[in-house]
Amino acid sequence: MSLYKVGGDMMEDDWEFASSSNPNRTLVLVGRTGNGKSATGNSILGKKTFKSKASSRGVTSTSELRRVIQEDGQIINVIDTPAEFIGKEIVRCITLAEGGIHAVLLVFTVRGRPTDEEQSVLYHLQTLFGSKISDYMIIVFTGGDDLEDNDETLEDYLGQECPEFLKEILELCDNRMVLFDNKTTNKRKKAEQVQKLLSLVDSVARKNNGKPFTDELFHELQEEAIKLRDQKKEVESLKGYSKSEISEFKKQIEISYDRQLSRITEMVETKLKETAKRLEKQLGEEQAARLEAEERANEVQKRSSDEIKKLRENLERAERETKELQRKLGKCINL
Ligand SMILES: Nc1nc2c(ncn2[C@@H]2O[C@H](COP(=O)(O)OP(=O)(O)OP(=O)(O)O)[C@@H](O)[C@H]2O)c(=O)[nH]1
Repeated sequence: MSLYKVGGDMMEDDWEFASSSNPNRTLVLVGRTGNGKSATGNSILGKKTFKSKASSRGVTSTSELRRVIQEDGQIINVIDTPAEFIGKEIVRCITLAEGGIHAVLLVFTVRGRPTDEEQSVLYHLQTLFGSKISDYMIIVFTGGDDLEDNDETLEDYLGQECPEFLKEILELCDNRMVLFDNKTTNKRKKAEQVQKLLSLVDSVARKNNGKPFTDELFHELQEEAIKLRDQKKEVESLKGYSKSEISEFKKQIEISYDRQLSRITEMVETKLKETAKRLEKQLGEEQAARLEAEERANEVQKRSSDEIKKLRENLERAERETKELQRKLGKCINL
C-alpha cells in the first residue's frame, strides 16, 4: 500500500491551491524529550525529515512543520514541537497550524515507564486550550519493536505499567491510541500503523463535526498574520515612493507585528507559569499524602510486629510455666 505521492515542503502557492481544493489535516506532536516525536513524524511523512536521535538534552529546539500529499490528494501537515512548553514555541506552533489543529498526538514510549512529570503535558494543554482539547487527543506509543521482542502486546504493557494519570488520559480521549514501531523496515507494517493513526484522526474529525481545534488564541494570531500579509501587499502596491521608503514601511509593519506576537507570547507565558505553580502545589500535596500514608502503614506494621513479639513472649512464658508446673506435678506424684 503506497500512501504518498509527494513529500517535503511545498511553496506558498501550492499550499493555497491545495488548501482550497483538498481537505487537509494538521497533526501536532507533543511529549517528553526522547519519546519519539520526530521519529513518529517521519513515519507519518514516510521519510526522514525531522531530526531524530538519542539525546537526553533534546534534539528538537523549535516547532517545525512538514507536509505530505497522499494519493487521494489529502494533505497531512505534521508539526513537531520541542518537549519544553514555552510561550514562544506555543505561539510559533499555533502560527504554523494556521487553519487549526485536527489532532494532538501525545507521544509516549513503551521503552520505559511513563514518568509523573509527563502528567504535566495534559495540564499545560488543558490550561492553554481548555478541556475541549481532549476531544482532539490521540495517544501514540512508540517502541512497538521492543514490545515485539519481548512477545508482549500493548494491552500487556498497559496492564502492567500504566500509571493512574495515563489511564485517565486514555479515558479522556476515548481510548484513542496507536502503537508505532519507528524502526521497522517492513513497508506493510509502516503503512498499516500510519493508516491506523489516520483512521483515528478521521474519528476525531467526525466527533468534532469536521471542525479543527481553534480558540481565541488561534484567532488572534491568525488575525495578526492576515493583517501583516495585507499591510505588506498594500505597501508593495503604493505608488510614488522610493524603494528605500517602501522597505522602511515594511520594516515598521514587521516591528508592529513582532510587538503583537510578544504581547501574545507574554500572555501565554503567564498562563504557563500559573499552571506550573498549580501543578507544583498539587504534586507537593500528592507527595505529602503519599508520605503520610507510608508512615501510617509503617506504624501499623511496627505495631503489629510489636504485638506479635509480645504474644510470642507471652506464649513462651506460658510454655515455661506449664513445663514448671508439669515438673512440680511430676515431683508430687513421685512423692
Ligand atoms: N527502538 C525504537 N526506538 C525508537 C522508536 N521511536 C523513536 N525511537 C528512538 O528514540 C530516540 C529519540 O527519538 P526522537 O524522535 O528524537 O524523540 P523526540 O521525542 O523527537 O525527542 P526531542 O526531539 O529531543 O524532543 C531516537 O534514538 C529514536 O531512534 C521506536 O519505535 N523504536
